[in-house]
Amino acid sequence: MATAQGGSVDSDGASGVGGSPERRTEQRSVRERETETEQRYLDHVYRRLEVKLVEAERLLADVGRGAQVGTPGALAERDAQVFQAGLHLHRLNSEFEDFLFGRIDLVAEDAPDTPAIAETLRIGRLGVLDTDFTSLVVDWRAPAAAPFYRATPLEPGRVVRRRVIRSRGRRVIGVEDDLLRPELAGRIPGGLPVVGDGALMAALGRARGHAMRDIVASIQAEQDVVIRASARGVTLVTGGPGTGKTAVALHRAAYLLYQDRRRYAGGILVVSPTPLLVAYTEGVLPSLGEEGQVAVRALGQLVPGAEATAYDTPAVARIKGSTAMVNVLRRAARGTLELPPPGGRVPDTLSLTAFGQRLRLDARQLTAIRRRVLDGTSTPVNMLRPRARRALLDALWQQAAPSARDLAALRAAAGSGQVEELRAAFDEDLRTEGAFVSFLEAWWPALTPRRVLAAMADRRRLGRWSRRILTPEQSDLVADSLAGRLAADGTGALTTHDIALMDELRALLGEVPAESRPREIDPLDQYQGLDEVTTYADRTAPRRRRPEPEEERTEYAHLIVDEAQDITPMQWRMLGRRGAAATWTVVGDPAQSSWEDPAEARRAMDTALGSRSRQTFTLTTNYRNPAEIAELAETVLRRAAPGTPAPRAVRSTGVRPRFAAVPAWAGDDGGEPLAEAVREQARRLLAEVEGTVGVVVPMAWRERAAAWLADLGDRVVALGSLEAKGLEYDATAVLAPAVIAAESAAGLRVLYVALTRATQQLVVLSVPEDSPDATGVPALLREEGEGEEGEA
Ligand SMILES: Nc1ncnc2c1ncn2[C@@H]1O[C@H](COP(=O)(O)OP(=O)(O)OP(=O)(O)O)[C@@H](O)[C@H]1O
Repeated sequence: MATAQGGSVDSDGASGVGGSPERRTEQRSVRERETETEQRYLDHVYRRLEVKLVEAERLLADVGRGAQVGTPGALAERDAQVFQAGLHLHRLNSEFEDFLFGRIDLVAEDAPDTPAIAETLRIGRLGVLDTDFTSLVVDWRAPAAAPFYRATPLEPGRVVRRRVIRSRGRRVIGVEDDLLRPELAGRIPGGLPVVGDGALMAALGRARGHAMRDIVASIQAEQDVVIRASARGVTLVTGGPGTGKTAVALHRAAYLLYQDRRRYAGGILVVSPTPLLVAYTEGVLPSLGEEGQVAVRALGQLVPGAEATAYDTPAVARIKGSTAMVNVLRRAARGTLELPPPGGRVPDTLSLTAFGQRLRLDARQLTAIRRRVLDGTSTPVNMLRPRARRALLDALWQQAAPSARDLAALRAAAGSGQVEELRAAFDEDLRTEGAFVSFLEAWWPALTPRRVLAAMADRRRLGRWSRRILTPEQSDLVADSLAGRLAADGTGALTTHDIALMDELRALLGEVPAESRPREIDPLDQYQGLDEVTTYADRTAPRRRRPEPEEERTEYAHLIVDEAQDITPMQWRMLGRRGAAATWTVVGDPAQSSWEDPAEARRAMDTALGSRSRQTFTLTTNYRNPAEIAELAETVLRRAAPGTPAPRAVRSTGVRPRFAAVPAWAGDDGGEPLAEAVREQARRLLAEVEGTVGVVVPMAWRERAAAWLADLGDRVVALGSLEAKGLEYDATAVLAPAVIAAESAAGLRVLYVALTRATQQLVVLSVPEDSPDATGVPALLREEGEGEEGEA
């Protein structure tokens, strides 16, 4: 049978079925022998790992005892050692599953055509040395492991045979081989047994769960090139559905950490479009031995203390995501200063007594002062409060101070120092005066992004702030979307697009500067509390805990952006702030974009990435969909993104997608026939596949669809069309393609995403809007020209 790389793995008798009973027995015995060989090796590796584990534990105990020495230097050193040992221990513990997964048999570098194996390397999740310091297991990210991934039958390099070893716990359960130099293998003394149909096909055929698996044992050559690409500047990766972009991006994060741990101590941020995709991919990095330094976040989880839980309609998302919002927000941030706080009022006069005089600033004067403070500066609004204070004091001093003539006389008689002293005393008196302090707090309040967003929920107000930027209709859409969810103080549910607005507002508002100077730091203070120093293990427990909001980094050393085609211009600005000094990996597929104006998003991406050098890679093989499903999806691709090449499906199942016409949606209480039809199809798919089933429905139907499927168990889930991005299921039902396509201007591309989620089976369910033909095939999935006469 052919592998994905075109190499033949017809074995010396171990693969395939058929043949005589004697031959089949012989095949089994080769497989058993080879499995036993790998088992013996794995046993040896585990014995060595156990020794390493004991060593790491002893080191932890030793450095713990060392702490009793008590000097600050010894304590700091202890912490460093504990950190290292804890890290090591933790990784050894977490890597025990499927620890060793690969083997390559190599010919000698200087005699590549001699039929003799000169070197055999075992590849695993971490490197392990034997007692004599020879390499027992090579880390998959080490340069020595690259041939395991790069060798192809066309360019085998030194690799004669590549073997993938599958183990459960400490037991080897199987091996799968690719033979890369068949012409040599037969001549190698003692033979070179070859087992199975290749690891890739074995991996692709396995049932899916609700979590993505790592692909470390079967990374393909074109993917490996991207994973190991240099981290300079920007690495752009494109490729159609199922080409492994997400998988590659995650493995790249692990590779970068391995390659330059010190540099990436600054953190790696992996950004996904939805929390569903985060949950789906979250386990991949820990399975590769990396966590802690990598944050995997949805776009709606990037602002501390706020998490998106609501959805915007595509029309509202289109406006909120556009860069036009920057100017609206700028006006809103400043405009909110003038609004009364919830339940309070804005003072319109300031009256005080100072130097025995009654001083007063009226509404007109106060407005003029505020305008002067705000004019001609882009300083964040909250940070302007000290300047506002000074402007108020200046205006009050004007009233309180002796006349200009008296001041000049004072200066002449007593020197200018006396005038300054007078002024300083005046300022000091006022700035600590309760009435002045509370006036300033009410008149120049510390604004939060939520407060400004809530202020934007008023149609008239937002209409004023967005004049000549948004149309009145657009402005009302945005105001209404906020009014439905946010209370006056800004509490309430936010959408992913609100989060990007909040991030922009955080930058526009800034923090209110602290009044007093920071306390001088006593150099001895840093040693205090060292006896409570925490270990790495303490700090990382419980494992994979999402950090508290205030712990979230705001800048990263490397950003990995998944599904980049969907990042709106406002979201690119949010990412740009987190990666101002970072290198980037950006993966996406323009044909799957749900953003209406890709050119605008592209410009925003260019701004975020700046002038960094770029390297571009394209992935071309679809590992997810069988050819039968990929072919159907292509009919939509041709309409959604004409001229875009479809990736080549790597396998075929012989099972064609099914079509069925189902009853129309009949409103709130008349949907039962539709519900029953969907349930029926879901039940059928659950019986047909072993793993998961995804039912993709128009966004507006998703809650209802979840209720329809609620009693069918947790192998089946209902998803809105926009939630399906990046996910995959063994079987998928796509309901009402025409309704999905009509949801937004990018609806056809969203439909293309929905149709490319299945690894085995696809069912398309049409409602009357789909104009299905007699066999249930909806108009959108018929080849152009096909059946049109009938429809007319
Ligand atoms: N080399 C590989 N070996 C085994 N499985 C692979 C390999 N490459 C990709 N896959 C599998 O193919 C599927 C698709 O991968 P992934 O989700 O990363 O693709 P994608 O390009 O991000 O797709 P989409 O654009 O649709 O989100 C996953 O199940 C992944 O595990």
